[in-house]
Amino acid sequence: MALTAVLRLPARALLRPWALLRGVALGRTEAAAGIRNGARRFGSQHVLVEPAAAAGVAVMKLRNPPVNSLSLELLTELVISLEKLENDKVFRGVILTSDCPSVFSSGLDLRELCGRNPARYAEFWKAVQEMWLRFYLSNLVLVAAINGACPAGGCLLSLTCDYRVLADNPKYLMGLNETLLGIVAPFWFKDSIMNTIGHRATEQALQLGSLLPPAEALQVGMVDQVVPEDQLLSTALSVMAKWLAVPDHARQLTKSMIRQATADRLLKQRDADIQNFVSFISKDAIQKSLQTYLEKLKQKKG
Ligand SMILES: CC/C=C\CCC/C=C/C(=O)SCCNC(=O)CCNC(=O)[C@H](O)C(C)(C)COP(=O)(O)OP(=O)(O)OC[C@H]1O[C@@H](n2cnc3c(N)ncnc32)[C@H](O)[C@@H]1OP(=O)(O)O
Repeated sequence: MALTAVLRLPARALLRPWALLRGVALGRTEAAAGIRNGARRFGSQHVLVEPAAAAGVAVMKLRNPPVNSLSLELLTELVISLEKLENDKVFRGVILTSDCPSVFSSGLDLRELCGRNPARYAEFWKAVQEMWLRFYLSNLVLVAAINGACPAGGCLLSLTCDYRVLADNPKYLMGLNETLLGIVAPFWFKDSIMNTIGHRATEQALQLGSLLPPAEALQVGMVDQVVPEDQLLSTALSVMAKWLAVPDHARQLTKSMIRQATADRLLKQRDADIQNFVSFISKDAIQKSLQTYLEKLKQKKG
Protein backbone atom coordinates (compact mmCIF):
# COMPACT_ATOMS: atom_id res chain seq x y z
CA MET A 1 0.00 0.00 0.00
CA ALA A 2 1.38 3.41 -0.94
CA LEU A 3 2.28 5.62 1.98
CA THR A 4 0.05 8.37 0.60
CA ALA A 5 -2.87 5.95 0.88
CA VAL A 6 -1.92 5.14 4.49
CA LEU A 7 -1.85 8.84 5.29
CA ARG A 8 -5.32 9.33 3.80
CA LEU A 9 -6.77 6.81 6.24
CA PRO A 10 -8.85 8.09 9.14
CA ALA A 11 -6.89 8.84 12.31
CA ARG A 12 -8.57 5.99 14.18
CA ALA A 13 -7.11 3.51 11.68
CA LEU A 14 -3.63 4.90 12.23
CA LEU A 15 -4.11 4.59 15.96
CA ARG A 16 -4.96 0.94 15.44
CA PRO A 17 -2.16 -0.33 13.21
CA TRP A 18 -3.23 -3.92 13.89
CA ALA A 19 -6.56 -3.23 12.21
CA LEU A 20 -4.81 -1.25 9.49
CA LEU A 21 -2.57 -4.15 8.56
CA ARG A 22 -5.31 -6.76 8.75
CA GLY A 23 -8.13 -4.96 7.06
CA VAL A 24 -6.45 -2.62 4.63
CA ALA A 25 -2.87 -3.53 3.80
CA LEU A 26 -3.99 -7.12 3.48
CA GLY A 27 -6.84 -8.04 1.22
CA ARG A 28 -9.97 -9.05 3.15
CA THR A 29 -9.55 -12.69 2.14
CA GLU A 30 -5.95 -12.84 3.31
CA ALA A 31 -6.93 -11.12 6.54
CA ALA A 32 -9.66 -13.68 7.12
CA ALA A 33 -7.07 -16.42 6.68
CA GLY A 34 -4.80 -14.64 9.14
CA ILE A 35 -5.61 -16.88 12.11
CA ARG A 36 -4.06 -20.30 11.74
CA ASN A 37 -3.97 -22.92 14.43
CA GLY A 38 -5.10 -20.28 16.87
CA ALA A 39 -2.15 -18.04 16.02
CA ARG A 40 -2.28 -14.79 14.10
CA ARG A 41 -0.50 -14.22 10.81
CA PHE A 42 -0.51 -10.85 9.16
CA GLY A 43 1.39 -8.80 6.71
CA SER A 44 1.61 -5.65 4.68
CA GLN A 45 3.00 -5.03 1.25
CA HIS A 46 6.64 -5.15 2.33
CA VAL A 47 6.63 -6.88 5.72
CA LEU A 48 5.36 -10.37 6.39
CA VAL A 49 4.75 -11.41 9.99
CA GLU A 50 3.94 -14.95 11.00
CA PRO A 51 4.03 -16.87 14.26
CA ALA A 52 7.09 -19.06 14.67
CA ALA A 53 6.89 -22.67 15.80
CA ALA A 54 7.74 -21.51 19.33
CA ALA A 55 5.10 -19.91 21.54
CA GLY A 56 5.26 -16.15 21.86
CA VAL A 57 7.66 -15.72 18.94
CA ALA A 58 6.93 -14.02 15.61
CA VAL A 59 9.03 -14.09 12.46
CA MET A 60 9.13 -10.73 10.68
CA LYS A 61 10.31 -10.93 7.07
CA LEU A 62 11.35 -7.99 4.94
CA ARG A 63 10.04 -8.38 1.42
CA ASN A 64 10.87 -5.46 -0.78
CA PRO A 65 12.40 -7.18 -3.81
CA PRO A 66 14.92 -7.35 -5.25
CA VAL A 67 17.20 -6.24 -2.37
CA ASN A 68 15.01 -5.01 0.53
CA SER A 69 16.11 -1.42 0.13
CA LEU A 70 14.67 0.61 2.99
CA SER A 71 12.17 2.89 1.27
CA LEU A 72 9.80 5.20 3.13
CA GLU A 73 7.05 2.60 2.70
CA LEU A 74 9.15 -0.29 4.04
CA LEU A 75 10.36 1.76 7.02
CA THR A 76 6.79 2.79 7.85
CA GLU A 77 5.50 -0.75 7.59
CA LEU A 78 8.32 -2.09 9.76
CA VAL A 79 7.40 0.33 12.54
CA ILE A 80 3.68 -0.44 12.26
CA SER A 81 4.36 -4.19 12.30
CA LEU A 82 6.57 -3.95 15.37
CA GLU A 83 4.04 -1.80 17.20
CA LYS A 84 1.36 -4.31 16.41
CA LEU A 85 3.42 -7.13 17.89
CA GLU A 86 4.29 -5.05 20.96
CA ASN A 87 0.61 -4.36 21.54
CA ASP A 88 -0.29 -8.03 21.29
CA LYS A 89 0.20 -9.75 24.64
CA VAL A 90 0.83 -13.05 22.84
CA PHE A 91 4.25 -12.04 21.49
CA ARG A 92 7.45 -11.65 23.53
CA GLY A 93 10.09 -12.05 20.83
CA VAL A 94 10.63 -11.36 17.13
CA ILE A 95 13.03 -12.96 14.67
CA LEU A 96 13.86 -10.44 11.97
CA THR A 97 14.89 -11.89 8.62
CA SER A 98 14.59 -11.42 4.87
CA ASP A 99 12.20 -12.84 2.34
CA CYS A 100 14.53 -11.83 -0.53
CA PRO A 101 17.17 -14.32 -1.66
CA SER A 102 20.76 -13.56 -0.59
CA VAL A 103 20.10 -10.03 0.70
CA PHE A 104 19.03 -9.18 4.24
CA SER A 105 18.70 -5.48 3.34
CA SER A 106 20.71 -3.33 0.94
CA GLY A 107 20.33 -0.38 3.29
CA LEU A 108 18.54 2.87 2.75
CA ASP A 109 16.87 3.09 -0.62
CA LEU A 110 19.29 5.17 -2.66
CA ARG A 111 16.38 6.48 -4.72
CA GLU A 112 15.18 8.18 -1.51
CA LEU A 113 18.53 9.96 -1.26
CA CYS A 114 18.73 11.22 -4.84
CA GLY A 115 16.80 13.90 -6.71
CA ARG A 116 14.03 14.47 -4.15
CA ASN A 117 12.87 17.74 -2.64
CA PRO A 118 13.79 18.91 0.89
CA ALA A 119 10.34 18.10 2.32
CA ARG A 120 10.57 14.53 1.08
CA TYR A 121 14.13 14.15 2.40
CA ALA A 122 12.90 15.36 5.79
CA GLU A 123 9.96 12.94 5.78
CA PHE A 124 12.23 10.07 4.79
CA TRP A 125 14.84 10.85 7.43
CA LYS A 126 12.19 11.10 10.13
CA ALA A 127 11.08 7.59 9.15
CA VAL A 128 14.68 6.30 9.36
CA GLN A 129 14.99 7.82 12.84
CA GLU A 130 11.64 6.35 13.88
CA MET A 131 12.59 2.87 12.70
CA TRP A 132 15.86 3.02 14.62
CA LEU A 133 14.30 4.39 17.82
CA ARG A 134 11.40 1.93 17.85
CA PHE A 135 13.48 -1.14 17.11
CA TYR A 136 16.38 -0.12 19.34
CA LEU A 137 14.11 0.47 22.34
CA SER A 138 11.60 -2.31 21.70
CA ASN A 139 10.50 -4.15 24.81
CA LEU A 140 10.39 -7.37 22.77
CA VAL A 141 13.42 -9.60 22.33
CA LEU A 142 14.69 -8.99 18.79
CA VAL A 143 16.93 -11.58 17.15
CA ALA A 144 18.26 -10.90 13.64
CA ALA A 145 18.57 -13.98 11.44
CA ILE A 146 20.74 -12.45 8.76
CA ASN A 147 20.30 -14.45 5.59
CA GLY A 148 22.06 -12.22 3.09
CA ALA A 149 24.15 -9.15 2.43
CA CYS A 150 23.73 -6.53 5.10
CA PRO A 151 25.30 -3.18 4.19
CA ALA A 152 24.73 0.31 5.64
CA GLY A 153 21.11 0.84 6.75
CA GLY A 154 20.60 -2.94 6.65
CA CYS A 155 23.44 -3.32 9.12
CA LEU A 156 21.94 -0.52 11.23
CA LEU A 157 18.61 -2.37 11.36
CA SER A 158 20.35 -5.55 12.51
CA LEU A 159 22.27 -3.57 15.14
CA THR A 160 18.98 -2.59 16.80
CA CYS A 161 18.44 -6.26 17.62
CA ASP A 162 19.46 -7.91 20.87
CA TYR A 163 21.31 -10.73 19.11
CA ARG A 164 22.55 -11.33 15.55
CA VAL A 165 22.99 -14.70 13.85
CA LEU A 166 24.57 -14.60 10.39
CA ALA A 167 24.39 -17.33 7.76
CA ASP A 168 27.85 -18.51 6.72
CA ASN A 169 28.22 -17.41 3.12
CA PRO A 170 31.20 -15.39 1.84
CA LYS A 171 28.82 -13.21 -0.18
CA TYR A 172 26.97 -12.04 2.93
CA LEU A 173 29.04 -8.94 3.63
CA MET A 174 28.07 -6.76 6.54
CA GLY A 175 29.01 -3.30 7.78
CA LEU A 176 28.45 0.44 7.64
CA ASN A 177 29.98 1.31 4.26
CA GLU A 178 28.71 4.92 4.06
CA THR A 179 32.15 6.46 3.51
CA LEU A 180 32.51 4.44 0.31
CA LEU A 181 29.46 6.28 -1.03
CA GLY A 182 31.00 9.63 -0.11
CA ILE A 183 28.54 10.12 2.75
CA VAL A 184 28.91 10.14 6.51
CA ALA A 185 27.15 7.78 8.90
CA PRO A 186 25.23 9.96 11.41
CA PHE A 187 26.25 9.89 15.07
CA TRP A 188 23.51 7.44 16.04
CA PHE A 189 24.65 4.95 13.37
CA LYS A 190 28.14 5.36 14.89
CA ASP A 191 26.78 4.93 18.42
CA SER A 192 24.97 1.73 17.40
CA ILE A 193 28.08 0.11 16.01
CA MET A 194 30.40 1.43 18.72
CA ASN A 195 28.12 0.02 21.43
CA THR A 196 28.39 -3.31 19.64
CA ILE A 197 32.00 -3.68 18.52
CA GLY A 198 33.81 -1.10 20.66
CA HIS A 199 35.76 2.09 20.04
CA ARG A 200 38.87 0.90 18.20
CA ALA A 201 37.08 -1.51 15.89
CA THR A 202 34.58 1.27 15.07
CA GLU A 203 37.37 3.68 14.17
CA GLN A 204 38.52 1.26 11.51
CA ALA A 205 35.21 -0.16 10.34
CA LEU A 206 33.48 3.21 9.96
CA GLN A 207 36.31 5.18 8.37
CA LEU A 208 37.17 2.39 5.95
CA GLY A 209 33.50 1.63 5.26
CA SER A 210 34.39 -2.03 5.79
CA LEU A 211 32.01 -4.70 4.57
CA LEU A 212 33.04 -7.81 6.47
CA PRO A 213 32.57 -11.46 5.52
CA PRO A 214 31.03 -13.68 8.20
CA ALA A 215 34.23 -14.84 9.93
CA GLU A 216 35.47 -11.24 10.31
CA ALA A 217 32.05 -9.92 11.34
CA LEU A 218 32.06 -12.57 14.09
CA GLN A 219 35.63 -11.86 15.12
CA VAL A 220 34.97 -8.14 15.56
CA GLY A 221 31.65 -8.78 17.36
CA MET A 222 29.35 -7.33 14.71
CA VAL A 223 27.43 -10.61 14.90
CA ASP A 224 27.12 -13.01 17.82
CA GLN A 225 27.08 -16.27 15.87
CA VAL A 226 27.78 -17.54 12.36
CA VAL A 227 26.01 -20.75 11.37
CA PRO A 228 25.41 -22.83 8.23
CA GLU A 229 22.58 -21.31 6.25
CA ASP A 230 20.24 -24.25 6.82
CA GLN A 231 20.60 -23.84 10.58
CA LEU A 232 19.89 -20.12 10.68
CA LEU A 233 16.28 -20.18 11.78
CA SER A 234 16.68 -23.06 14.23
CA THR A 235 19.64 -21.26 15.81
CA ALA A 236 17.65 -18.03 16.06
CA LEU A 237 14.85 -19.97 17.76
CA SER A 238 17.27 -21.57 20.26
CA VAL A 239 18.74 -18.16 21.05
CA MET A 240 15.25 -16.76 21.48
CA ALA A 241 14.33 -19.56 23.91
CA LYS A 242 17.31 -18.60 26.08
CA TRP A 243 16.35 -14.92 26.11
CA LEU A 244 12.68 -15.68 26.77
CA ALA A 245 13.62 -17.78 29.79
CA VAL A 246 14.37 -14.49 31.56
CA PRO A 247 11.37 -12.70 33.15
CA ASP A 248 10.25 -9.93 30.78
CA HIS A 249 10.07 -7.07 33.28
CA ALA A 250 13.63 -7.60 34.53
CA ARG A 251 15.07 -8.01 31.05
CA GLN A 252 13.14 -5.02 29.66
CA LEU A 253 14.25 -2.65 32.45
CA THR A 254 17.82 -3.84 32.04
CA LYS A 255 17.70 -3.30 28.26
CA SER A 256 16.29 0.17 28.74
CA MET A 257 18.95 0.99 31.35
CA ILE A 258 21.64 0.08 28.82
CA ARG A 259 20.10 1.60 25.66
CA GLN A 260 18.03 4.63 26.71
CA ALA A 261 20.96 7.07 26.97
CA THR A 262 22.02 6.27 23.39
CA ALA A 263 18.47 6.79 22.14
CA ASP A 264 18.15 10.02 24.16
CA ARG A 265 21.09 11.52 22.28
CA LEU A 266 19.00 11.40 19.12
CA LEU A 267 15.69 12.18 20.83
CA LYS A 268 17.16 15.44 22.18
CA GLN A 269 18.14 16.63 18.71
CA ARG A 270 15.81 14.92 16.28
CA ASP A 271 14.86 18.07 14.37
CA ALA A 272 18.46 19.28 14.15
CA ASP A 273 19.47 15.83 12.89
CA ILE A 274 16.78 16.05 10.18
CA GLN A 275 17.92 19.54 9.14
CA ASN A 276 21.51 18.35 9.05
CA PHE A 277 20.57 15.41 6.85
CA VAL A 278 18.51 17.53 4.46
CA SER A 279 21.22 20.12 4.01
CA PHE A 280 23.96 17.46 3.61
CA ILE A 281 22.09 15.30 1.14
CA SER A 282 20.95 18.30 -0.94
CA LYS A 283 24.52 19.37 -1.72
CA ASP A 284 25.41 19.06 -5.40
CA ALA A 285 28.64 17.19 -4.65
CA ILE A 286 26.81 14.61 -2.50
CA GLN A 287 24.06 14.17 -5.09
CA LYS A 288 26.68 13.58 -7.81
CA SER A 289 28.50 11.08 -5.66
CA LEU A 290 25.31 9.13 -4.92
CA GLN A 291 24.16 9.19 -8.55
CA THR A 292 27.52 7.81 -9.64
CA TYR A 293 27.34 5.05 -7.02
CA LEU A 294 23.79 4.10 -8.06
CA GLU A 295 24.75 4.05 -11.74
CA LYS A 296 27.75 1.83 -10.99
CA LEU A 297 25.44 -0.56 -9.16
CA LYS A 298 23.11 -0.71 -12.14
CA GLN A 299 25.99 -1.17 -14.61
CA LYS A 300 27.46 -4.02 -12.54
CA LYS A 301 25.24 -6.52 -14.34
CA GLY A 302 25.94 -5.31 -17.89
C1 LIG B 1 24.21 13.52 7.48
C2 LIG B 1 23.95 12.12 7.14
C3 LIG B 1 23.85 11.91 5.69
C4 LIG B 1 23.62 10.76 5.10
C5 LIG B 1 23.48 9.48 5.78
C6 LIG B 1 22.94 8.43 4.85
C7 LIG B 1 23.18 7.07 5.43
C8 LIG B 1 22.96 6.04 4.36
C9 LIG B 1 22.77 4.79 4.62
C10 LIG B 1 22.52 3.79 3.58
O1 LIG B 1 22.02 2.74 3.87
S1 LIG B 1 22.90 4.17 1.93
C11 LIG B 1 22.71 2.63 1.03
C12 LIG B 1 24.00 1.90 1.00
N1 LIG B 1 23.83 0.59 0.40
C13 LIG B 1 24.75 0.00 -0.32
O2 LIG B 1 25.83 0.52 -0.50
C14 LIG B 1 24.41 -1.35 -0.91
C15 LIG B 1 24.30 -1.26 -2.39
N2 LIG B 1 23.88 -2.53 -2.97
C16 LIG B 1 24.69 -3.59 -3.12
O3 LIG B 1 25.84 -3.59 -2.75
C17 LIG B 1 24.11 -4.80 -3.81
O4 LIG B 1 22.95 -4.40 -4.49
C18 LIG B 1 23.76 -5.94 -2.82
C19 LIG B 1 22.90 -5.47 -1.68
C20 LIG B 1 25.05 -6.59 -2.30
C21 LIG B 1 22.97 -7.02 -3.62
O5 LIG B 1 23.70 -7.41 -4.73
P1 LIG B 1 22.96 -8.19 -5.93
O6 LIG B 1 24.02 -8.54 -6.91
O7 LIG B 1 22.13 -9.28 -5.36
O8 LIG B 1 21.92 -7.14 -6.52
P2 LIG B 1 22.23 -5.91 -7.48
O9 LIG B 1 23.43 -5.18 -7.04
O10 LIG B 1 22.23 -6.39 -8.90
O11 LIG B 1 20.98 -4.97 -7.21
C22 LIG B 1 19.69 -5.27 -7.75
C23 LIG B 1 18.97 -3.96 -8.02
O12 LIG B 1 18.81 -3.26 -6.80
C24 LIG B 1 19.37 -1.96 -6.89
N3 LIG B 1 19.86 -1.57 -5.56
C25 LIG B 1 20.79 -2.17 -4.82
N4 LIG B 1 20.94 -1.57 -3.65
C26 LIG B 1 20.09 -0.53 -3.63
C27 LIG B 1 19.78 0.48 -2.67
N5 LIG B 1 20.37 0.56 -1.48
N6 LIG B 1 18.83 1.37 -2.99
C28 LIG B 1 18.19 1.33 -4.18
N7 LIG B 1 18.45 0.38 -5.14
C29 LIG B 1 19.39 -0.53 -4.85
C30 LIG B 1 20.48 -2.11 -7.91
O13 LIG B 1 20.81 -0.87 -8.46
C31 LIG B 1 19.82 -3.03 -8.91
O14 LIG B 1 18.91 -2.25 -9.68
P3 LIG B 1 18.56 -2.61 -11.20
O15 LIG B 1 17.94 -3.98 -11.16
O16 LIG B 1 17.63 -1.54 -11.65
O17 LIG B 1 19.86 -2.59 -11.95
